Amino acid sequence: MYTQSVKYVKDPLWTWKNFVERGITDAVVTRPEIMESWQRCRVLDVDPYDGIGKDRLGHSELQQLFISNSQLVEVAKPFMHTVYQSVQGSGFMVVITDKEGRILHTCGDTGILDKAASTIQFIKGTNWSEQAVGTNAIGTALVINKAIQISGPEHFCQSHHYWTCSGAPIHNYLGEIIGCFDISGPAEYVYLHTYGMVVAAVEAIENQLRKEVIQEEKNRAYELLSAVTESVTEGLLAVDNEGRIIHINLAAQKMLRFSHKNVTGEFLNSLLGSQNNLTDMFVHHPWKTDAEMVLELSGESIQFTCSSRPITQGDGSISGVVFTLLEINKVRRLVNRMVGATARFYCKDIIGESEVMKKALKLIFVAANSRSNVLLTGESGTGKELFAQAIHNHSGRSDGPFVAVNCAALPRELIQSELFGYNEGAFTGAKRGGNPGKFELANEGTLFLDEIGDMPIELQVNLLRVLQERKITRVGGNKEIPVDVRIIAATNKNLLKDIEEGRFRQDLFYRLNVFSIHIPPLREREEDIELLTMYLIRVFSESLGKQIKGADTEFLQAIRNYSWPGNVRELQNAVEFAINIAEEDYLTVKELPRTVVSYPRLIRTEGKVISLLEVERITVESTLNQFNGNITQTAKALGIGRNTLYDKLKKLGVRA
Ligand SMILES: Nc1ncnc2c1ncn2[C@@H]1O[C@H](COP(=O)(O)OP(=O)(O)OP(=O)(O)O)[C@@H](O)[C@H]1O
Repeated sequence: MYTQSVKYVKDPLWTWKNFVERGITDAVVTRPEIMESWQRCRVLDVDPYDGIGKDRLGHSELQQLFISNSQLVEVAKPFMHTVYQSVQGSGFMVVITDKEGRILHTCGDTGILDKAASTIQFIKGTNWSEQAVGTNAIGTALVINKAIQISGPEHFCQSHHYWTCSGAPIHNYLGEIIGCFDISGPAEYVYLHTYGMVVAAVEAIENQLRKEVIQEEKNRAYELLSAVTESVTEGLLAVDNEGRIIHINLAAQKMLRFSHKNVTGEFLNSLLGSQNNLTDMFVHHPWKTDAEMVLELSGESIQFTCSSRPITQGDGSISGVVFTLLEINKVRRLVNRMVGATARFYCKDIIGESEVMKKALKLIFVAANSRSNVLLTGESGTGKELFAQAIHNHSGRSDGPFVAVNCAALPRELIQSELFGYNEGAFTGAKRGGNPGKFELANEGTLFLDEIGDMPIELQVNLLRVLQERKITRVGGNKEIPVDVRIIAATNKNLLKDIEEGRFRQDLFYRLNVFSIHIPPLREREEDIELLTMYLIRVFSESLGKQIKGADTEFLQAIRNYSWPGNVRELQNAVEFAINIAEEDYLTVKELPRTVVSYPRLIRTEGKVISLLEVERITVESTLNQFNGNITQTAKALGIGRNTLYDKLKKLGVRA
């Protein structure tokens, strides 16, 4: 009985038969994993006398399968071949499947591959899950998520009893099953070491997949870093503790004149020479903000501002430094933009279709294409600054700054330092580090000297010298700084008369008056008045949020009759005023400032007596209007003091 029972216990085929035919389980002979799998197969209604792979993919589905598992196949293939080499000739084959158990790739001795194909259809594209072909190392390993060896009658299907196979699931870096690695061969050659080989191969494949993910992440991080560092205009440069470049963006590469080389990995010192402020800064001061420095690069001396930050590791140690570099010229350009040192207007923005205006507008392009200084003449408010901006914008200097200086508005004692700058300690109250003047700020651009006629005669000689020598010396300094500036000067005065009367230097006049454009007053171009009015109605309606559609005939008649001493600026003020108080869709004469309506009436009332007081009121009102209510300028224009003007305003009942 005992011997019999041992025989019974040791015969796996008998156990299999007992199970598939009578449903008897034998927990002593059969390993629990196998028994559980058999039970699953029964539930799944797998035919134990079949086991032929019938669930096979067609050609196009097979292609799709390869595409979606291409990374796994690419990574696994070399390992499959290595494993195969060590079992070559012993009748074994190596297989990988996808996560469902579908065969992706096989390699092995031709005889065994043929046998597998012809007997059980164990070929690419066939489903080798438990559900399809019963208990087997591939399908079962995928269900239990563990490596397993299954031999002979442990297979649920009889047609597999010839085989022994060892399978192990392959996981991605997230621990999810993505496939299975398997070694299969004749059951008579069952070796435990094939199981070990499968486990080792899967470990190697999973490692390689992890490395690839890390590499992909690194690549993505690098691409992101590059996109970020290339999107800024500053130069960015990172160096390690030894001074080796670890990252550099294109802007830094250009600034440091490394443009054509791949300098990553090179020592900063050997590229820039050991005596350079960058390395010095890196060694001694890892934290700096906007430090000014000069680098001698390929025979050029380049000025930068440089900020630096240490690269700190997770443990707090410093592994290098990141530098942010900005060329000073660019900094200046940015500052100019911030302080409004840019020109907004182009020729198309200047309204005017009168013949005189058309002629003047044409000259803008002639002036823009020449390098000569330009003198703009015309009454106040005729658009001289507009012309100056348009000349700059149409010239080859349009990328450079446009710096405007109103010579009449600068206190006499400040003109020198405003124009030429000053050094630290030049005078009490001088800024630390000194200050660049308008000439330096306008470098490579245009300097617009408005109201040049108001430049004090004793300073005119300094200006003349700069125009001749193209170099400035800061107040309190002795170094000459070269400046490349195009001058456009403007005046509403008769400079020839000023020369005669000794208020303006003739030599300076000839320096400035190389090319001159006269902008005619509004009263000499009546056609433009209406055009400008309609344009201004549109502009102000929009900016003041009104729906004004135009002006009635009486309104237009009144503006045509007025003499516009303040030219376009005065017209602009009048239209803005009218739009502000308008309540209807069309402007009427009621909305025009009183001076515009009454002044021409005064001229036309020949013979009719007007009181002196009325004349005075009209004159004061129109002058105030011309200077935008500015008391100082109005008083100056009327030739009276500010206090006298205040008295008059009170007496005449005029509000400033
Ligand atoms: N033809 C024009 N088209 C549109 N706007 C104009 C025109 N002429 C002048 N302006 C506008 O009129 C105002 C005065 O122009 P601008 O300051 O250029 O005159 P200006 O001659 O330089 O005056 P000033 O001599 O008082 O400095 C500005 O707001 C300008 O935009």
